[in-house]
Amino acid sequence: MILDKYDYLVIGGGPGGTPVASALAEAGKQVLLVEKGAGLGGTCLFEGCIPSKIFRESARRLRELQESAEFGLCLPTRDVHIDWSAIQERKQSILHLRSIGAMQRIRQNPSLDVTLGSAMFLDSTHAHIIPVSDSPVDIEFRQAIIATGSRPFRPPIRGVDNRQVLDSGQILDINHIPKRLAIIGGGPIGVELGQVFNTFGSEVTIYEAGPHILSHVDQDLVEHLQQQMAADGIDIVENCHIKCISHTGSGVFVEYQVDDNPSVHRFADTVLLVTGRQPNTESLGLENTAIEQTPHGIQVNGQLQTKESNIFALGDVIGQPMFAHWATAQALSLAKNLMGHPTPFPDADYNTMVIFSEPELAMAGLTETQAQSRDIDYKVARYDYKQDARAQIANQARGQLKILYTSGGHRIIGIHILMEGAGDLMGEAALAVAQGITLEELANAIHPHPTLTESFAIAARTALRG
Ligand SMILES: Cc1cc2nc3c(=O)[nH]c(=O)nc-3n(C[C@H](O)[C@H](O)[C@H](O)COP(=O)(O)OP(=O)(O)OC[C@H]3O[C@@H](n4cnc5c(N)ncnc54)[C@H](O)[C@@H]3O)c2cc1C
Ligand SMILES: NC(=O)c1ccc[n+]([C@@H]2O[C@H](COP(=O)([O-])OP(=O)(O)OC[C@H]3O[C@@H](n4cnc5c(N)ncnc54)[C@H](O)[C@@H]3O)[C@@H](O)[C@H]2O)c1
Repeated sequence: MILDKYDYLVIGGGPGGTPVASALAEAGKQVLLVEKGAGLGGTCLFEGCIPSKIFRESARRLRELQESAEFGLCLPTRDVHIDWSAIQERKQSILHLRSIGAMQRIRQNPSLDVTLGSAMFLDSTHAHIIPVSDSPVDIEFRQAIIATGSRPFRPPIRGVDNRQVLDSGQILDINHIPKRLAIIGGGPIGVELGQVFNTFGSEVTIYEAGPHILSHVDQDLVEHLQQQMAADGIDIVENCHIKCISHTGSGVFVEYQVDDNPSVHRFADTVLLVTGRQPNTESLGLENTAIEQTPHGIQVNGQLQTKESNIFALGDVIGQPMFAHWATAQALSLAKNLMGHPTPFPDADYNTMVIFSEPELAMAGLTETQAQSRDIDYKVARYDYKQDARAQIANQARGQLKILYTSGGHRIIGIHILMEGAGDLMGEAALAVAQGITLEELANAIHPHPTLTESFAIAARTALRG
């Protein structure tokens, strides 16, 4: 049952909204969490992080099977049959399990009401709630948090409404493996899903408008990754202007132009359009409040406060960076501050990310480009996983580590890794960057052998020896 009055209204039950609602309710506040979708988990659970990584896990295991002879394991055949519907069923069952688990955990809190439905502001302290399985009600709230996330952006390209053009959500539900997959956009989604479908047998082309794919990460490492992708047969077209997508009997032609060269038409049976995301702000009734927004998202100050001082916003709906862990970090800081415990809000300079490419590309802290733009005097400690024991054992002896540290003081400001397993090294990297650990401290910490974490200490010791 929905009450007339709440301390907090939280709109959106993704990695941003759910933790802030839980933390506020655990502190004894009366909270209403309204989620428009089928359950709690947001884009991350239903259309993002989790389903894409479930596909990636199958792709990774397929690669391992294909390499098994190198480990002395001779399978009867190299041709592994891919049961796509079984992969999809496995995905569905994990999503279902996680969604049920999230709902059960949250329902244990008596001061937190969860409603599946939508919410619309009537003014800065009242909202109209439309539950899916109940009559609409108007409520009063003291404070509100908007965490409604984002959805795929469709650029104005002629032909993008063609039914063979899928967005990231739609491709995760596809019922077959495309033969020829054209991916428009070389960001994290394009690279991750491009490699996954390439491993499953799709012929993949990535069309990127900018001069490089993955423009926000270390470009040295991206270059190594691109070599790997090219070796796997993925074609990457950079500096590319997509002119239109036109329908043919069995698929589409992607018409594009690179620089001033003549236009080229290439056939694909499926197009994946992944050119960024836009905030979910429609039908929130923002026009009934003083809240301001741009095409990139709701405007907030450093404390995540909108132009209405009692309404806050966080996660994808306020724009970049767009990561599940970032939305959660913002949510937990906001909850502490709202509870009267002043806590710093997440600082993008200490953020971490993992692109689940093959191999993984992960970073914590600043890139060289960022360090240079701030005139930071820095040096780079390097390590090549070609020499790494753990990597050799795993037949993964290719990859690089870069540690950025200040020339004076040796404080670590950025860690970048291209290596299968890099994602799991990011906890230590995040701590090193956030705590301003020095190269000497990293070198002196005892790292277990033979593990990939040794690379941190070896790189640090090598750099200190000069
Ligand atoms: C394919 C893909 C892969 C990704 N992989 C990763 C990854 O590996 N790691 C990572 O960190 N990030 C990843 N991301 C990004 C990550 O999913 C988002 O950054 C994260 O989900 C943002 O959390 P959020 O809570 O801000 O928004 P969301 O997760 O989008 O949640 C918002 C919720 O609000 C609900 N909502 C919207 N409007 C209303 C309304 N009017 N009323 C009520 N409810 C509403 C939505 O239904 C949704 O459940 C990926 C994204 C995609 C698309
Ligand atoms: N592993 C992860 O953490 C992960 C994985 C997937 C997505 N995400 C998040 O989801 C968000 C969305 O990802 P995304 O890959 O859609 O967006 P993105 O904005 O990161 O990348 C989009 C890419 O498409 C290119 N592009 C834009 N318009 C184009 C056009 N007309 N033709 C060709 N290329 C064009 C851009 O130059 C850019 O390189 C990201 O911000 C990311 O943070 C994170």
